[in-house]
Amino acid sequence: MTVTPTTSTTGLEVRDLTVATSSGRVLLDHVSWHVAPGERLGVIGESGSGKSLTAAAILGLLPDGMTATGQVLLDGTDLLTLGERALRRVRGARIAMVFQEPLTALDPLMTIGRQIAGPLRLHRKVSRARAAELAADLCRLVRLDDAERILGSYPWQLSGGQRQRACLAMALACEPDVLIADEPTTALDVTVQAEILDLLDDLIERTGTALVFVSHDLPVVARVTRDLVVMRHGKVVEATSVARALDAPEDPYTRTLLAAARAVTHLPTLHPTTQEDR
Ligand SMILES: Nc1ncnc2c1ncn2[C@@H]1O[C@H](COP(=O)(O)OP(=O)(O)OP(=O)(O)O)[C@@H](O)[C@H]1O
Repeated sequence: MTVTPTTSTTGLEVRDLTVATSSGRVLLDHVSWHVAPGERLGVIGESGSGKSLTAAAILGLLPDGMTATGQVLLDGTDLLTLGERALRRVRGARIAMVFQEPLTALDPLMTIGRQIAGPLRLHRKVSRARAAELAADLCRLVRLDDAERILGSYPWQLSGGQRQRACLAMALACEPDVLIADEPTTALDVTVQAEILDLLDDLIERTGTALVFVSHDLPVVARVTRDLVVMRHGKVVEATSVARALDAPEDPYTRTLLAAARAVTHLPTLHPTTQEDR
């Protein structure tokens, strides 16, 4: 299959991104894709295919000893050429991320309120009082009711669904251009998964943030994105639409993913939001 190189300079474009270890082992091999402003892209592949490493390379967070070549263009600026200080201004402000396990993404010793206010204080330089007001607004945005209690709580005092909502609030605090969601629902039970996917879909629609949704799970990706790249062994093996991947997958590996998804048929169905998981 061929992946058409894109020449767009707006949004986030990964061009020939190659990551190698210090011993020369190539972990990402000329990965290319593009997500335009306000658009959504699913990045799918089995465990070890290079999805998380792609996200880490975009944010300049590769483990020590790994090197990245190629380009990571954010509105035309190559992030791979930026120094740590400039990258810190991009992370959280222009590209934000939510992870699989909210409990490890959150600081256990800090209240949710302080954690949501953190990026606003750091990047937007707003006062403590203004940050607290905005944190309460963000709670409402991610449908965390009872904002006062939630903001004063520590992560362990919330349910898994509430914690992931808090992570979404933190990620969206500075109105980023791009949100990278790396398996954001994998650690949640099926009902809560459906609620978070529904919320994510709504948030992306309302905020106009571009979304890169990383998952091993085709039915989950199908709920939130239309376009898809399929990764295997550090390479993009197919760039397609979700509809084509479901109807007529070209690459044999995409067909395998589809067959696996059909065999499990664990596409979550939407349920009304329950009180506990708000
Ligand atoms: N710190 C590291 N040192 C050496 N190799 C690594 C390191 N981190 C990841 N890798 C290797 O890079 C490859 C891609 O890993 P990556 O974590 O990106 O996969 P993934 O698709 O995100 O998998 P998963 O869905 O399990 O998170 C794998 O072969 C993995 O073993």
